[in-house]
Order: sequence, then structure tokens, then C-alpha cells
Amino acid sequence: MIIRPMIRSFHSLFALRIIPARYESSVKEGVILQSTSNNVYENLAIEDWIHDQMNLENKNVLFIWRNAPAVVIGRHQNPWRECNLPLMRERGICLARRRSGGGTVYHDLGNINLTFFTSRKRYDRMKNLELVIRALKALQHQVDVQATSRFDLLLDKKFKISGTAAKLGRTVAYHHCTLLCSANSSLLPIVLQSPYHGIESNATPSVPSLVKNLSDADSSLNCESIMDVVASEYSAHYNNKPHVHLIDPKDESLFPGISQKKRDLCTWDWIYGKTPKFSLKTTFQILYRNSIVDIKLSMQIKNGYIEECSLEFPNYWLSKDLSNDLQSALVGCKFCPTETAFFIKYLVKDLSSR
Ligand SMILES: Nc1ncnc2c1ncn2[C@@H]1O[C@H](COP(=O)(O)OP(=O)(O)OP(=O)(O)O)[C@@H](O)[C@H]1O
Repeated sequence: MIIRPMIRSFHSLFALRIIPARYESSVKEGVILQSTSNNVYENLAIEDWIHDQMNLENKNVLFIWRNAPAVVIGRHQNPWRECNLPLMRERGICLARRRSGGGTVYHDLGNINLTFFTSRKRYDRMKNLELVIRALKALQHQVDVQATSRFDLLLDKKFKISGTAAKLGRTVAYHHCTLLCSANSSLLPIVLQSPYHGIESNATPSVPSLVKNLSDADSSLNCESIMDVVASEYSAHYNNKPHVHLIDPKDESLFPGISQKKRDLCTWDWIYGKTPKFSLKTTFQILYRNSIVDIKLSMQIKNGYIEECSLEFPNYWLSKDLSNDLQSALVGCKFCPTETAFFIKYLVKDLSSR
């Protein structure tokens, strides 16, 4: 493949203004959009907007985007089971829930996201991954990258460099994949390790893999050159001149209704409240008057809120009435394990000293 120089433009002829139905005939088959934002919620909102608003019957769109550090869970996952929320809070790493299914991935500026939009009829994940492989080989022909039957990309047959997820609408579909180029690979496994035990749930579990960055295979591979070569390969596939349209996901004039889509993705009800119903069974200890007291906690959590709660203490220690009051105080609260445990310990000490 000949790598042709990439032209980038803002709000050009092929920016989204021309894509709505009234302009359909003037749009070429493959359009490439690249986000100027690194905000995970804004970029996920663009995916929603394209999915909901664009007519993709005869055209395809590639959306290229990167985010500041973030953990992105699949639509049907449980964040308390998938990642280290206290550590993420400490480090300012955002949590986002995407609209597509699948597992949990870590994003930062060293990770490229590629979203392939097509009509539902033309949706073909393997074809997209083959395009990415061709692009990588055009940049570094010795790189050993292969797609698996789970639609992951493996480097040297062993290390995952890309994970795939998809959303199939009635007429439109998208396939998005990550591409690890130079992400923080020491933080990645720590952030994706939950500190909580005792969660039982039917939520989709992630499938952890050994991961590696492409820049570890060849230090000359960087995000800019990879994004360029993928765009080049995509343009070549549709016989277009390589042209990337830079878009700002905050631009309401280009994307009417986009701010609302972003707000929806940022709500507690979407990020945490969408978690499938689950239970927590755990035991913790508190130190009281020089002795250790075991407390058994069992909860049912629905839509992110504590629906049922049962606490077991040694009977000599807290009367049944007080224990019932404590359980009732927790029902209806948002589930936040660290704060809930702190609250229980605090109240138990307070109540038992009366
Ligand atoms: N940015 C990333 N790119 C590739 N792999 C990643 C990334 N971040 C984390 N991983 C690895 O991928 C695992 C999650 O993979 P999993 O297969 O569950 O989800 P997925 O790849 O998003 O989607 P799908 O389930 O649809 O394949 C993580 O536990 C981690 O080992």
C-alpha cells in the first residue's frame, strides 16, 4: 500500500453537516472523522449521535478518538466487580459505561479507538480488523498481528493489543475496537482489579488477557502514525483521497442534541444504576473495646440502590432492635461499598455504646 499524505480539516465539505439525509447524494462512501476531544463521555456521545441520527444506508464512517485516562465498562457489566473504583477516584480516572456489550477496557492517550459505522447489512467486524492489520503492516511489515475468533487482535500470537465490541441497531451498526499503542501498561492491570469480594452477579464478566503496547514491539510505532495509516488504508479501500475531518463533539451546530447525549452518559443512573441486579455477601471486623467483632453483611442491590440488607452481629453485642434500625437505614441508599462499610462501622460503634 502507498501511504499518502493525510489532509485534515475542520468543518469541511465532508464534515457532518453534509451527512444528514438531505445531502446524502453528495457524500462519498467512506468518511473519516477524528475527534478533537479527549473526553470519554463526549466521544461516546458522538458514537450515539452518529448511530441515532445518521442515515448510513449507502455509506460508511470511521470515527477515530482517544481519551484521557478512563475505564470503560460494557453495557451489561458491574463496575464494582470490574475495576478499582477507589484507586480511580484517587488518580482522577473516569468511569464510563458504553452502549455496546463486552468487557472492561482501560483507555488513555496511548490507546486509539476506532469505530466503524455501517448499515446493519454491511456490518463485518473481521473485515474491519483485517483493514487495521493491513494498516499496521504497511507501517511496519514485520509486526506479527493476528485477529482471533473473539475479534481480539494479538501481537506475537500472545499479547492482546485490541478488544472489540459492537452495537447493532435496526438499520445501523457499529463495531468499535481499541488499539494499544503506548498506554500505561503498568497501571492497566491494577486499575482493572476490583478490591471488593463477595459480589455475586449475572453481569457480563470481562475476560482478562496479557496485554502489550505496539510501541513495545517497535519503538517507532506511535499513535499519530498509526491513526494516519489506518485513515490512509480506510480511504484507499473506498478509493478516496486521504482526508480526515476533525470534529469537536461539543459543537451543537454540527451535532444537534449532542450535549444531552453527553449528559445522559454522565449520569449516576447510567454509569452505576444500569448494573444488573446483584448481591454482596461479606464479613468484616471492627475493633471494639479491645476485642474484634465479626459483622456479616448481606445485601441485594437493584439499579445501584440497596434493596435488601441484613447484618449479623454477635447477639450479646447489639440488640435486635438496633440492628434492625441499622439495616433499615441502609435500604434505599446508593450502593458504595467503601462508604457503606465506613457508615456501618461508625453506626455500630455509636449504637453499641448507648
Ligand atoms: N485498551 C485495551 N485494549 C485491549 N485490551 C485491553 C485494553 N484494556 C484492557 N484490556 C484487556 O482486555 C480485557 C477485557 O477483555 P474483554 O474481552 O472482556 O472485553 P473487550 O475486549 O472490550 O470486549 P469483548 O468482550 O467484546 O471482546 C481486560 O481485562 C484487559 O486484560
